[in-house]
Order: sequence, then C-alpha cells, then structure tokens
Amino acid sequence: MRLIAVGRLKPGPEADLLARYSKRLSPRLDVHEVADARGSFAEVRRRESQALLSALPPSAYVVALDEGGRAYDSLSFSRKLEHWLELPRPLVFLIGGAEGLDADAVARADETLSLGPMTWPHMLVRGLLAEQLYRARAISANHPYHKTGRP
Ligand SMILES: C[S@@+](CC[C@H](N)C(=O)[O-])C[C@H]1O[C@@H](n2cnc3c(N)ncnc32)[C@H](O)[C@@H]1O
Repeated sequence: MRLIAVGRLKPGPEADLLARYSKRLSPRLDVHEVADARGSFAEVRRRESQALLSALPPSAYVVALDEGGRAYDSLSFSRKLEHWLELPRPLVFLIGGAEGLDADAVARADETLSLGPMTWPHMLVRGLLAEQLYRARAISANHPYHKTGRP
C-alpha cells in the first residue's frame, strides 16, 4: 500500500503516531511526500493536487481522503480494505495539504474515504489512517486489537 501526501512530516507526535501503526502494518505502507506549494489558496490547492496526481503509479487504485467522502464502520472498512487489496492494482491513499484536494484529484479517485465530518490537520491524518488500516487488518485476522462490541 502507498500513501501519497502533501508536506514533509517533521519529528514529533504526528510522526510518532504514524510510525507506531505503520511499522505494525502488513502489507507495509510506503509513504511518499510531495512538496508544499506556494501562492494563493486556489493555486496551492491546484499545484499540490497536480503533484499528488503526478506521483501516482500507473493504474493505481486511488482512495482520496476527504471529509465529505464515504464513511465506514470498522467492520465494513475491514471488508472494504480486503477487497481493495485483492484488486490487481496498486492501492494508493491520497491526503491533501492544508488547502485540501482540488476537483481533479477527487475526480481521479476511485473511492473517497472520510474519517468523519470534522476536518483534521493533514499531518495528523496520516497517523489516523495508519491506525484505521491496522485496525482493519486486525479485524480480518481476528486479532484481539479490535474489541468488537466494547467501547
Ligand atoms: C486540513 S484538511 C483540508 C481542509 C480543506 N479546507 C478542504 O476543504 O479540503 C487536509 C487534508 O486532510 C485530509 N482530511 C482532513 N480531515 C479529514 C477527514 N475528516 N476525513 C478524511 N480526510 C480528512 C484530507 O485529505 C484533506 O485534503
């Protein structure tokens, strides 16, 4: 699996969170960063979205992280992830920068994924996604990390 995201993640709590879950993930999650852009709000969004799209491997199956995207409960997401991993295409998650993804990036996505209707800081979203991917894989493997029916 690959994560393509805007900006350079500096050492700190967000990097620790990403590392905590990504090192436990199988298949591994390769992170590829594209540079922050400069300019007006609209230019930043367009440039960063183009950089994300340019970094896609050929025939990628693209899941764009988007507040307005599709939300899942953990069991459904686990099943969905297993389905994505069985596809004969590289699975790629996209996370926008502080100005978000533009319409072209969302249009290229095969799926959208929401981590809830609230907006999270883009650097935190990497770790949140990694935890949800780890949880989904734990559910598929009947690993006790996910405690069904308990808070
Ligand atoms: C700070 S948010 C961008 C907010 C921006 N105002 C917008 O309208 O998209 C940066 C990125 O983090 C991701 N993100 C933030 N909150 C999210 C959520 N609740 N669900 C899924 N992705 C989220 C998205 O990829 C988004 O492009």
